[in-house]
Amino acid sequence: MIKFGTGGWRAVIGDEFTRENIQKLSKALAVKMKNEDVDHKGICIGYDRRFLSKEAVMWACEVFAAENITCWFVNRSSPTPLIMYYVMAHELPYGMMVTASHNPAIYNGIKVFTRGGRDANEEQTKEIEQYIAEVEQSVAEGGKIEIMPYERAVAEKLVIEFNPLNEYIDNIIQAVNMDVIREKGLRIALDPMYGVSQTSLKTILSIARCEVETIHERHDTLFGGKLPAPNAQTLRSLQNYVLDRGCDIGIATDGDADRIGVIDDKGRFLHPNDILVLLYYYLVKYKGWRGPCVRNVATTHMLDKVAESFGEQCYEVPVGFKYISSKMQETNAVIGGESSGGLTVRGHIHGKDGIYAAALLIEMIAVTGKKLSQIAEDIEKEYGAIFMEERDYKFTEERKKEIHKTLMEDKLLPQMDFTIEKVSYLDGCKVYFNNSGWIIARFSGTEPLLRIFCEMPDKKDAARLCEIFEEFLSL
Ligand SMILES: O=P(O)(O)OC[C@H]1O[C@H](O)[C@H](O)[C@@H](O)[C@@H]1O
Repeated sequence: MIKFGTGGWRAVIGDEFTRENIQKLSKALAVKMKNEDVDHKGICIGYDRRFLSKEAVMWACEVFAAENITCWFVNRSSPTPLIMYYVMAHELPYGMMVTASHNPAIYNGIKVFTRGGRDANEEQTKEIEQYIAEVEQSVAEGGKIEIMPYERAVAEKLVIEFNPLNEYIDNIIQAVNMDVIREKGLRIALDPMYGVSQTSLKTILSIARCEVETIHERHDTLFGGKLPAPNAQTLRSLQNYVLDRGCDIGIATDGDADRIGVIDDKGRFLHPNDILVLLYYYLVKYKGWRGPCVRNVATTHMLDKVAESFGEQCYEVPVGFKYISSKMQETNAVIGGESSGGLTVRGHIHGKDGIYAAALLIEMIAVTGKKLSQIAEDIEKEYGAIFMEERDYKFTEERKKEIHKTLMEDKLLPQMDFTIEKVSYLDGCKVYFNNSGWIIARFSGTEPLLRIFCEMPDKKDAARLCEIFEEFLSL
């Protein structure tokens, strides 16, 4: 069964990620496009470096072509944000990206984008699921999904192979102050995590005359045996590299380059929360931008503090970038992002973009003339420190029901030593304390995990509160 989660459809290759399911999903989207009378505009499709990604696009193209829908096929493995950019810039009704983002190598998947290059929202993915159910029904009754063989589709110009990389890169270059970067001669270490960011990032940084050194760049569909997700554990080699080579910054991106991970000049892993705070602070303080910021329920409240100090507001939304981007549009926010590592900025695409975020961070180092570690220290001095503890738990289906009942239906909470200001059920169960700390327990929308995040002014309290929840929910 094809089900869309927080970040598109994800499935194990050979289990549910199969030619048959890709054809069903494509047929469903084709019918949806026809019913909405947008089929004549065509669809842009891209893919990452995972096993079967390119083949999956070709299988999808065969179905769209049989429905007389033109496929703009980006025929090089590409960053997800490039596809989102193309859908936005060329006012296409839909886009598709074959990727399982940062998930393990045995997974693949498909992200669907809608007008404006946005992640399909829940209403839209539910509709696609309904269309898929109808396709499945017709197949079960002996119906067939028509296809046009790939070569013929190309010959009939129903599949147009192209590569809009320059357009995407140029858009970033004109948004970033390349001249200031050019003067600084920065040394940058890149870790694309065997994924798709290296061509775009290397090109942008070389134009800005940075010295770029790359690790983990070969094509390895097993991602070196690690998760292509930038975090403190997976970026150890980048950390050593930055220190050994005396780099100004280490930049990593996840498998499809929409998320970013950063190592500072002292070899420290900067949490995505810190990156968001740094960039918001930089855009408002140094570039003079005005406006609020947007974060999800599981992202640092330091952003609220920074916003308040500038007389601005910070808006909170459920987890999922679609919520971030629509709130950003509604409030004309400067920046929006998530603790999972994705962000975008006003005027750029409506999805997260690790490549753009990297370029902006490098601009920040050049414009401020300060080391990355120093800017982070300045912020800590001004606003104080705050600590986040993150924990993930596996569960059985039975336990999931019980946990859901306790937290979301019976609305029970454990005994905690801090005064509770309010409790929210916007996404999972989030308790806000009146010392500006908080704790949230929510089921992931992308993995079979329960996530508990806690942020407190004292590191020990954050860990202790997680333990109290663990005990309470018998995790
Ligand atoms: O915590 P989860 O529901 O697994 O979501 C974690 C992240 O997954 C994907 O990358 C989504 O695009 C993000 O918007 C989300 O923050």
